[in-house]
Amino acid sequence: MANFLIVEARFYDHLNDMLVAGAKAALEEAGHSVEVLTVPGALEIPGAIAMAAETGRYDGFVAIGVVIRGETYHFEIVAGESARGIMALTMDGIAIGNGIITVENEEQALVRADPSKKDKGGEAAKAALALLDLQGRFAA
Ligand SMILES: Nc1c(NC[C@H](O)[C@H](O)[C@H](O)CO)[nH]c(=O)[nH]c1=O
Ligand SMILES: CC(=O)[C@@H](O)COP(=O)(O)O
Repeated sequence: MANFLIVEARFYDHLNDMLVAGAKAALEEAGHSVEVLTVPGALEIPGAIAMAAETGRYDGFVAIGVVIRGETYHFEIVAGESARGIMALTMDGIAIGNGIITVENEEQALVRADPSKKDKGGEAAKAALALLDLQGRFAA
């Protein structure tokens, strides 16, 4: 059994609830333990994962968040930089699935957050599981 940490940026409660539910279901179905940590926004997720990884307590991570385009360039920063930070950590060998949905509007977000529809939370959890599996295979 592996220990997973879901790091969620809780910007939209109803969307996060669905994304986290999908991620937890995938991880628990695979027989793993799951903890959830909440941070203010997607830009804080990479740093939180880096801190948590340093403890050595977790085998894998799932980043959960929702970024909905507003009126300014801030969407590009939040969406792009959170993804870049997560990618950098993954390239360092940390098993992370990115479940931060970056969308134009609430309608797109609902379809992607819903575990019975596109289940992006579950998809991100399965990506983290795949990377953890690779870690084991390459370490053997
Ligand atoms: N607009 C959204 C944000 N913005 C907040 C940033 O992520 C960050 O917390 C702030 O800039 C302080 O460092 N975050 C989201 O997760 N989703 C958004 O739509
Ligand atoms: C993704 C965002 O940063 C967005 O929620 C903020 O909206 P705005 O660009 O209108 O300030």
